[in-house]
Amino acid sequence: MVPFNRGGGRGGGGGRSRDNWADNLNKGNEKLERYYNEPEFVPEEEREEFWAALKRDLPNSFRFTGSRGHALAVQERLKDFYIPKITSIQYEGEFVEPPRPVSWYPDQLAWQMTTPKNVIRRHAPFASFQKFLVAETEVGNISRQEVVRSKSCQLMEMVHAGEEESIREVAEQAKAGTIGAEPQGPEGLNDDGRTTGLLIANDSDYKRSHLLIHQMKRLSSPNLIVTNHDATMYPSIKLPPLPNVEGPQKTRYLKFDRILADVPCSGDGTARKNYNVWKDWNPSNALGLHLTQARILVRALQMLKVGGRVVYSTCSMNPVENESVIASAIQRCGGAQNVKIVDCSQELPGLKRAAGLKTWKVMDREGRIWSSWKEVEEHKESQGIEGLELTFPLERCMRIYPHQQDTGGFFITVLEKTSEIRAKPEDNSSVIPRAPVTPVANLTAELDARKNSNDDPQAKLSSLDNVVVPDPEVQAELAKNQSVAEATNQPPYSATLGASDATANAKRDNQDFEEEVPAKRVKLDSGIEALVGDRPVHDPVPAGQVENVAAPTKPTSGPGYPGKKKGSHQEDPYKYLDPNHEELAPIFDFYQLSERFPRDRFMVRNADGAPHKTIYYTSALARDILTQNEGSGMKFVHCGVKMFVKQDAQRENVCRWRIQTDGLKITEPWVNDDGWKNLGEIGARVKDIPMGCSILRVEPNGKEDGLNERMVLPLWRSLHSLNLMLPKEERRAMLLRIFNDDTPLVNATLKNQNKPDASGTSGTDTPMQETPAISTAGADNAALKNEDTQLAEDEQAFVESRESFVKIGDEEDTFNTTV
Ligand SMILES: C[S@@+](CC[C@H](N)C(=O)[O-])C[C@H]1O[C@@H](n2cnc3c(N)ncnc32)[C@H](O)[C@@H]1O
Repeated sequence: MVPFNRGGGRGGGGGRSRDNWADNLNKGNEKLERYYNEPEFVPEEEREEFWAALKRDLPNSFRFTGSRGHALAVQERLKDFYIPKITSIQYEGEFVEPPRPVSWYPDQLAWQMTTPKNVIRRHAPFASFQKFLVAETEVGNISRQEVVRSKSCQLMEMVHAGEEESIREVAEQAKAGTIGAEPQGPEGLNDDGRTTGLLIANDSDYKRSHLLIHQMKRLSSPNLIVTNHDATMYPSIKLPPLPNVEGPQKTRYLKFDRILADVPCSGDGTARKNYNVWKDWNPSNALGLHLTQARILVRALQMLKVGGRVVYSTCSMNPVENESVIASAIQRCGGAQNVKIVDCSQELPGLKRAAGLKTWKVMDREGRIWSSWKEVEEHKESQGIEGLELTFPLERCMRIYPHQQDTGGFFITVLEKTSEIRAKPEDNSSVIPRAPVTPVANLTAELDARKNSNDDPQAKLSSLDNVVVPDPEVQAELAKNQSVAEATNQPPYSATLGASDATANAKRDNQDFEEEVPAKRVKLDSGIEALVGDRPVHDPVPAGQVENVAAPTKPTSGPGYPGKKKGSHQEDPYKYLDPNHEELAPIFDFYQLSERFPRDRFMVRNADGAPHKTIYYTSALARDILTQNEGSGMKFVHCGVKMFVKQDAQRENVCRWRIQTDGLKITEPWVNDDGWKNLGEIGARVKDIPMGCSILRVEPNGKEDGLNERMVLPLWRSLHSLNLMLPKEERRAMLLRIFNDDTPLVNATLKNQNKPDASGTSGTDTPMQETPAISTAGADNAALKNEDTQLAEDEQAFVESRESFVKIGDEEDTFNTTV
């Protein structure tokens, strides 16, 4: 068997592909190569392999998403059906290497294959395997991002791990009447089996925060909040007062158990797929990012509980963005007595890694390599400093080089907060924090001193421009900080660095970080409102310079709402329904939802708080956070799972609230079984199904040729038809998985809307697939058409909302169908 690698003309499927183009790229960069050929990086005997890997395209990889029951059934499908098929394929006279599990990844959930994407895409024998990958990716059972890259989704899956089984167990007890009044379930799942965990995902870039939503939507979690803030000054999140406590209480703020700081980085470890790295790599990119990275890490450490952990990760191999940031952040947080680097050498034993660097060199913009370690030593000696900082066990940081397991290059460190911290202000002589152990800081300080004799911090900043090529992201952040700072009369970070205000410093030092100052909302000159978080990571604002700005009480929509300003990204409000709201009781009745299912977590997204069109559901903690921080300026860009959508119906006494697939996953175990009929073969009995929504459960029959996975599907019975209310991508994956049927699906209802004659004699040339609709006569009934159109459009909108970020050409075209 041979792996298909680039080169030798292989991998072309005809036409000018990205891959052919990539083959011809000059994958070389003199500075990059000179820097990473320094002996501290890769041992000499591995260097050739290292460069060969970095210049080769990445293998395809995909991951089964762990928390979902039938993702495991999909994994079986790969092993039992597709792998035997693939191993019998020959391409250009040789057998193809099938996908294989990634050795270090638990439970064979991650897989890799060396066959290039364009071979898979364009050659017939791969077509069915490719369709399987596309279909299962669309429904979220497979993630095709690089194994190390789909981190937010993996975290979400971990929050939900074990939930399906624990809910089922508790729901069974509830049905049997053997359950107590208190919420049940094992630790972490003790909300009657549901997870009590919460993931807050954040990105300062608005579009990217929506990309996060898009990626996570497939997991349909009520335990997710997405925010859009600058992580260097992430606002403190208020919690509700503790119940059953008499008298006035201190305001409580959320402290995190775990934080992943997946920071912006120069990304030279991604050269295997971001070819621009070869063209654009410059050492000063890393220098320009160091400051932001260190600030994000310090802020993360502050927001952590004592005993909590931060994972700091980059896809860069440059120590300026890695070990140097770790050392600098630990030092600013008071040293090793407050923050320890966790020894992970026993974790993931199959994962090959190199130890973090304890010394390193820094290359400046001109390509000169500076070694300031000696100077650090001399400085320490002259100052009589014993090797305190040297005790940071930076070797516990983990460096992953591309050749070690055929991945990108990346860096990971786990930090544990061992006691409460009071972050020291940034060093006041350089824009880059000066930790005595970090040669980066020494270098920048040295360059800084050389170029500046005066004490003007702004001049120092500009002088560094000659040395550090500004990173556009950092520049944008600095500009933003400057405008926020101006609005609050604060000097911007860069300009505060020289400021020393003993009183304010003392005040900051005395601050109890359990009682962080909450975020303030301020109005900028431009008229846009911005949020200034508590700024414990930076020099404090000189006392008396900032006035508290009261949180706005203006409505965010409805009467008096000024409307969305261009570029201001106004979010719709989150309003929770009263548990006794008149719309909820009939829904609970109709779906025969257990009394035990919580009623105080249903939410709508409009200013008047009324259920007009859609009802969402969130976890209790998400609800508490959204309600406590309303109007505080926190930018919550996403929360809640769509549970019910209002639907036109042509008869009286039909529950208008149609359950959504995502919501069904949450409520299904709590639906009373008594209302269910054993239909056996569904066929003609469909006519007995009452109008409105029903839930169809398909149980495996245990026979060899029968189904081996349980399915729960929402149906909508209108006057003359029964609709399987499943997004097209879910339907396609299901048909492929069960019947190996890959016939393209077409939205019959919407297509018919576009035709002058629904009989199909004119209009589009596109072939219409007769879907297995159970449809009777009378389709010309206008009212019925309306209802069907509404169903179809709703599902179409659903699919579109999922696909707005899919890259053109990356996935197959999709079109929704109602049956
Ligand atoms: C390495 S990526 C994170 C990728 C993400 N964890 C994932 O798995 O898809 C870094 C992200 O940080 C964002 N970013 C840059 N500066 C930031 C800041 N100051 N605060 C918050 N996010 C920032 C960028 O927009 C970028 O999306």
